[in-house]
Amino acid sequence: MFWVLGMGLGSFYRYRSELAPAYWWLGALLTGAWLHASHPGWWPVPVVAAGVALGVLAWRPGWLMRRWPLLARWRVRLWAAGFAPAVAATVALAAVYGPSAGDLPTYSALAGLVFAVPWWWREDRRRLTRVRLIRERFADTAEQAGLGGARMVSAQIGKWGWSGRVKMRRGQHYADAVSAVPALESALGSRVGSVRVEQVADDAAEFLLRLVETDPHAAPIPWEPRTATAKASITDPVTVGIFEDGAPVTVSFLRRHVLIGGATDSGKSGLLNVILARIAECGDTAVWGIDLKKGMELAPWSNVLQRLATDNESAEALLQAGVDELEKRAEFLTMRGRREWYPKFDEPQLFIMIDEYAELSRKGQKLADSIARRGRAVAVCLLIATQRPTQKAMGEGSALRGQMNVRFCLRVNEAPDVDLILGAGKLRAGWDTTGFDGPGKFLVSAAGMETPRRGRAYLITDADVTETAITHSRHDSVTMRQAAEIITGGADSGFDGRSGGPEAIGTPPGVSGPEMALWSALRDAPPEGVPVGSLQAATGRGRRWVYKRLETGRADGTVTSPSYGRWRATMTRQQPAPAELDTGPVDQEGAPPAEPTQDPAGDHGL
Ligand SMILES: Nc1ncnc2c1ncn2[C@@H]1O[C@H](COP(=O)(O)OP(=O)(O)OP(=O)(O)O)[C@@H](O)[C@H]1O
Repeated sequence: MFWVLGMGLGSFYRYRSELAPAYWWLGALLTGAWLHASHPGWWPVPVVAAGVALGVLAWRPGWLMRRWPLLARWRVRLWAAGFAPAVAATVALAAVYGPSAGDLPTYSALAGLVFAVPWWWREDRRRLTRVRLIRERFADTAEQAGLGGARMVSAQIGKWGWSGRVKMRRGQHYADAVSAVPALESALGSRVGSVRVEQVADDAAEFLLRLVETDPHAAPIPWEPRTATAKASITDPVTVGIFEDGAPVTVSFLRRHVLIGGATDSGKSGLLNVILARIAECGDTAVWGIDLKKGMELAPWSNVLQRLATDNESAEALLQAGVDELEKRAEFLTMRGRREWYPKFDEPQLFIMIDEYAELSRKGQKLADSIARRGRAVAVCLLIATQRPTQKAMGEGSALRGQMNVRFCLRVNEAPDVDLILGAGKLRAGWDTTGFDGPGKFLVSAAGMETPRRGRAYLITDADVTETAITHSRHDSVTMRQAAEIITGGADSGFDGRSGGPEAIGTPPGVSGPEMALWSALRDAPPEGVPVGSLQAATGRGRRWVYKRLETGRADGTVTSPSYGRWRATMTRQQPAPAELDTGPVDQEGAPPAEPTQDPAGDHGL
């Protein structure tokens, strides 16, 4: 008896979604009955509630769309706009006349049926029912695939397919599931290449089975700009594409060096542009570019780039400025007793972007190597794209690859190139991009991304780039005129942008912010000090702002006033070590480098 009752209640709960129309109908009549018995005068409450529901549906606030994404479809909204008044009318009429008055039960049941049909027939319900059946019959599927005893403990549908968590019999291992993938595809009756298995948790006898029904990578994925209202910061991860299961490829670039590698036409420049667009959306970043194709590639970004180098001579100057910047920041952090740079709007993270790294001169590569070793903690980061990062291409003696924290590997022509780009042993561990079809597809290795999941970058068109660059243009960028002159070799082609100092008065000075400009001016001051007016000019800030910091500095002993109205730092300028003297682990020609075991910047006591 109790068993039958339990089964009945269990089914009511289990099939709650299918039975939902009956529950609404009963719920509306019962609520009406309760109102009729105790508060018949409250009948306007459901009417007002329906009005509010219609208003919210018309307004479509963000939280609603996130909670019920299906409401993005007009058909679903239309259904909801009919359903809410129908329920409200049933409750209100039952409250006034009683739930069994006249034909109310019949008409309300008919209305319930009308709204139940689209509910039962909606697409995700059909998919859900199908996946539920798959889950229930999974024991047979597992048996056919040679994984006898395995059961699917949960399953859910996603945009592109479904996934289920599988527990195997003790004695079976995740590796058995990996080798059973073709058999699983056959047992599930799915297409070749549609089944993925991923390790979940530490339990070796568990895995996530993912079936991709609609390949999200089948067609290029259009660029999705950030909404104008959403504030972006480099301290948050950004989305550069979509994994093949439809999940976003979300990567943190905070204090990270980035390497993009792949064969020609694999989509390196496309991915570089997507990352650049995401970085441009972040207000707390500054971007310098090196484009040795005479500036043609980066010209559309001239509104965003603060510096642009188009030949090896200006590239060396730019990279030297990068080294100077990181040394200034390191000294500043040391003075403040801090170890890491936290990017802010006027103290941004600096990205130095280098397309076709192999084209850089030997001196330029040495400077880039120095930035790779020491720039991370002070948020001076490299963003490099190259075809084959062999030791020769990266520069003899370079340890640059080993310092790259985020690595994207697009299609490569030869399998060993995977290890060159992603690091030693990756190919053996299943990271293989040789068979990738279509540009923009990649594997990404970064913190928290330890399994090979195929991603595809958004396709950003020239029009998208122009729009992003205009929307997020920086007031101290290379101007269009200068960009044009660079490309045509005009009069100002020696222009190398701004790096702070008096010429930047009225704009945020350089890429380190007014705090550091103040510190530089105080540190470079003569023994008799400098007047406050000069400090205002160097920082672009007002008298009060400068005085406040001078007083704080005097209190903590870092600033002194040698004579009335004049100021200087108590610390003397440190002589930066020439970048060329940097030494570090050297990897073998063509062989993947050892991964860094600690923060490279830590060596410099920042
Ligand atoms: N994410 C993407 N989705 C679809 N198509 C893409 C994507 N990225 C790039 N493409 C297309 O692929 C082609 C090659 O792209 P791209 O120039 O970025 O490759 P590359 O690896 O930089 O080539 P090269 O080494 O010759 O400079 C272009 O036609 C581009 O439109």
